[in-house]
Amino acid sequence: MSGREGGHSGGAPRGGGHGGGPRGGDRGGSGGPSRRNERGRERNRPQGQREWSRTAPRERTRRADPARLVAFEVLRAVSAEDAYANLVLPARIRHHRLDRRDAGFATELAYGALRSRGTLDAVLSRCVDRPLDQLDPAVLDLLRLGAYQLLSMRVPAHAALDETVGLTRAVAGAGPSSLVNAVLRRVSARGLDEWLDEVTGDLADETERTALRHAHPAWIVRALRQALVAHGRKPDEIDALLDADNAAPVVNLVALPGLGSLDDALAAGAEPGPLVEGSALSGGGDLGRWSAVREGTVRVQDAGSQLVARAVAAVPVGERDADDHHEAWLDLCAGPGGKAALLGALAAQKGATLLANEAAPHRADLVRQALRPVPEQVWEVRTGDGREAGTALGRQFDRVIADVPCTGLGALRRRPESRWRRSPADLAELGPLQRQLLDAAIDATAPGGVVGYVTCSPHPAETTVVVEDALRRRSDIEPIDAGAALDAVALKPLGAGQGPTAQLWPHVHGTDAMFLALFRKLPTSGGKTA
Ligand SMILES: C[S@@+](CC[C@H](N)C(=O)[O-])C[C@H]1O[C@@H](n2cnc3c(N)ncnc32)[C@H](O)[C@@H]1O
Repeated sequence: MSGREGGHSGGAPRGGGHGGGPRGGDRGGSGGPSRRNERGRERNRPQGQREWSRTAPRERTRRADPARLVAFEVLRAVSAEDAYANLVLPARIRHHRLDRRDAGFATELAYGALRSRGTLDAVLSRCVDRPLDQLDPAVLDLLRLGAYQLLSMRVPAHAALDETVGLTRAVAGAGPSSLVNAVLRRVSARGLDEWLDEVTGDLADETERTALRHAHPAWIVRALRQALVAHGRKPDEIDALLDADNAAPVVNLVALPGLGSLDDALAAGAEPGPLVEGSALSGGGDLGRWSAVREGTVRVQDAGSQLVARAVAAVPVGERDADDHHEAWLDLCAGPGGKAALLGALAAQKGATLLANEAAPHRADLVRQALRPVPEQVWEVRTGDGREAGTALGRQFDRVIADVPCTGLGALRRRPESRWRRSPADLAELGPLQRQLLDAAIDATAPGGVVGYVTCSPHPAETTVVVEDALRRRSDIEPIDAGAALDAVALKPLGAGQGPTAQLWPHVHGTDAMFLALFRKLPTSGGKTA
């Protein structure tokens, strides 16, 4: 948990109003020294100086602050229903009609508490007189929300405490509010740094200490450190990488080439994306205010995803016999359609066609939606198992992208809960599927054609090892320099290449940690020997 006052996780939303007054729920207030202080901005609060409500918990408000209620509902949906925070949060914000400032507070609180779960639980376990798994799960979520406000947000201690107790009374009843009050008082006795020293003090293992300090599971810290080394970087970059995982990602926009315009976004203050043509970095807010976003010709897409899709579309394919040859492209694992939309637009510009394949029917529907702005004669969506692509499609393609299911360890900053859901067992489970999909992608590629193997994970087991395996097993492919292919479509040199493969990083490139390997399919007769 790197959030400190002033750090990302601890940064208060500008102009926010979630400090509460001297009584929980009293946010409008009068008589405070300044509106800013009264409304919860408390910059550079010296450690140890706490202001407490004099009101007993059971006499305090039952009214839940809507922004904190939204954060609570998100944590409950994630814990109890395995929901994805990034899908639940916007719906809850709309349901409670939060304004922009409250939505910012709810987002920071929910995402921060989800990301920091391991560290918050380590602190809470020192403040609760029983194992945390014996608490009512809803009460545990309330404690996490309170502890996150106390330790990592610029919320005055009395407000964090009173508001969380008020929320507890509103959603869990008066009974648990005394427990929440007592536990959060214990939490508030120390600042984050002191707690981190306390909970890491008796850990002999340096990785375990790093894990608690940066709010990642230890196995992921080990895996990411190993990934840095495997991709030619230094192991001591791990702190910067973990910090980048804990930072709120900027919103990357892509204008579908030939279809979308970023003019509205740029006029509203978005900045041109530094890495890739036709992209912009937006401060967020309601993107639906722009017609291009509503129409789907401007989309939210990580710059790393844009780069790998553009690289697969641009790398030269072998000479084709007929002058009027129209390239056929295949997106083997297309759902929900981010890369398919970009590839479809690029295909339209190049006179190519795109078949977007997806195994899950509801995700295939999302691909159709994403491709809607692209002329319909350019694309087709198929629902089916990509592993059959070599035989079931009855034809071969000039370009195939296999953006395979993976652990997503490269996109942790977007999915705050996912680091606590994943386990090393996922790697073992995904490995065979990733290999089968890459094999099918190669089988479905015409001689001279290009295959792109993509993951949003830098883990060697899902990236370099899969690629080395394929090169060892198959005599009909040769590697293409993926770093050079990325540089060819980027606005500046990325330095992402390592051998023939390429790896982008959040702490270096500001993108998700996308991995790209490119292969050329060799003519069967002239193929290299195994
Ligand atoms: C990493 S996501 C692809 C992301 C997508 N390319 C994009 O840019 O939006 C992997 C996708 O593969 C799909 N999938 C899983 N198993 C599959 C299979 N056997 N064949 C085809 N697709 C599969 C998943 O449902 C998921 O939508």
